[in-house]
Amino acid sequence: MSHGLDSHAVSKTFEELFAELNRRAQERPEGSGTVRALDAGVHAIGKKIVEEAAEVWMAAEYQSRDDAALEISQLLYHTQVMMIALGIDLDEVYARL
Ligand SMILES: N=c1c2ncn([C@@H]3O[C@H](COP(=O)(O)OP(=O)(O)OP(=O)(O)O)[C@@H](O)[C@H]3O)c2ncn1[C@@H]1O[C@H](COP(=O)(O)O)[C@@H](O)[C@H]1O
Repeated sequence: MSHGLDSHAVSKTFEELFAELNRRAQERPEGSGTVRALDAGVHAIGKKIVEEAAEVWMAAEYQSRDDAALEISQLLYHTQVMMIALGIDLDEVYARL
């Protein structure tokens, strides 16, 4: 599955993605990768975060800006999945920024 964007048009914001992922967690639609990730649990989600973080680093050093932007979007996605797994909402994170 590819989540790349050909242009720089905004597809969704951080807040919109978080709301969408929370709906997935509640409604549990068939075929949702988010539901699969949540069912796999914190350990598996943590491994994805580490993997995506490494891919951000590698893309930043050796690939294009566009590749780095894609990897960063995936890191943000998996971080949001971890927030949902832990029941942490946006305000709890924003309060610490
Ligand atoms: N933004 C994302 C997103 N970013 C990353 N990913 C997942 O992260 C994986 C990262 O891919 P890699 O490049 O590491 O590929 P991979 O190692 O082959 O992937 P896996 O084998 O681990 O699945 C992708 O396969 C997706 O499963 C995402 N999955 C979903 N979203 C968005 O989340 C929303 C809900 O998605 P679903 O729950 O699947 O409906 C939708 O709006 C999606 O656009």
